[in-house]
Amino acid sequence: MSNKKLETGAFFQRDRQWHPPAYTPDYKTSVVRSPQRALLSFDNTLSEITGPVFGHSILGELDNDLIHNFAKPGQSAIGQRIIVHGRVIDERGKGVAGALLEFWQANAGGRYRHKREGYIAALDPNFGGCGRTITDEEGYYRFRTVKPGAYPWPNGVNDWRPAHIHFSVFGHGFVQRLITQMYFEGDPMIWNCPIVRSIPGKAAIEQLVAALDMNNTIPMDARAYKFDIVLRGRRSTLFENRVEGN
Ligand SMILES: O=C(O)c1ccc(O)c(O)c1
Repeated sequence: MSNKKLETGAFFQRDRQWHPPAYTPDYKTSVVRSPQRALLSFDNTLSEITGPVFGHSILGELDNDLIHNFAKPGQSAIGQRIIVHGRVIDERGKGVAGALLEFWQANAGGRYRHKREGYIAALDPNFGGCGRTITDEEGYYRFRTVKPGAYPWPNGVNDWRPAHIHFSVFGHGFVQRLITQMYFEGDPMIWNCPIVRSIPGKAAIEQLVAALDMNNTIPMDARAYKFDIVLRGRRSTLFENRVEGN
């Protein structure tokens, strides 16, 4: 990579007031998934702060193009064509280079390509719904896809998920891994969603809503949405310049 000085300090702990609690009964599956005992915090270990390291060599040519990466030659996925782009930064505003982003989503009708999917919306034979990319030297990423549809899910009697894209982000350490979801500006379904409502603060929810970005469209092809992702930063490493014997 670059000749920038590598930072080696431990990562900040997660802010538990900002992230949703594990136990949120209105999001029903959280009840059985959440820990039954008090949480313990451990310091980061060396392996957690030095790995994983990914190279661009793991990426296939169409990994960042969900419109084409499952489509038959000459065909493409059905739906509203969009670019999703943004920057992965840490809590101090520094770009995170070399972060692996994986994303998955339902098709334009709100259906996943998954064997346990139960929604009646049609499968799109040209849409798989998964992709990945790696951030550049300044932490920027970009991929293209179709806008996913909203879908109903068995939680309350008539709960619908807002249109969303799932993200997994591996930063510079395993402890920096973040799993999150991106929503779309202007979608009224966001504020009704029991999963979204498990997040304690409005500002934290708004950080998950990608803004329509008409400055980065591809004319006559795709609109753009901008979604920045904030990972935890490192505590700066302490260096002591001591002269022994003085
Ligand atoms: O955790 C779940 O149960 C669950 C259900 C529906 C979703 O769309 C989702 O992202 C998670």
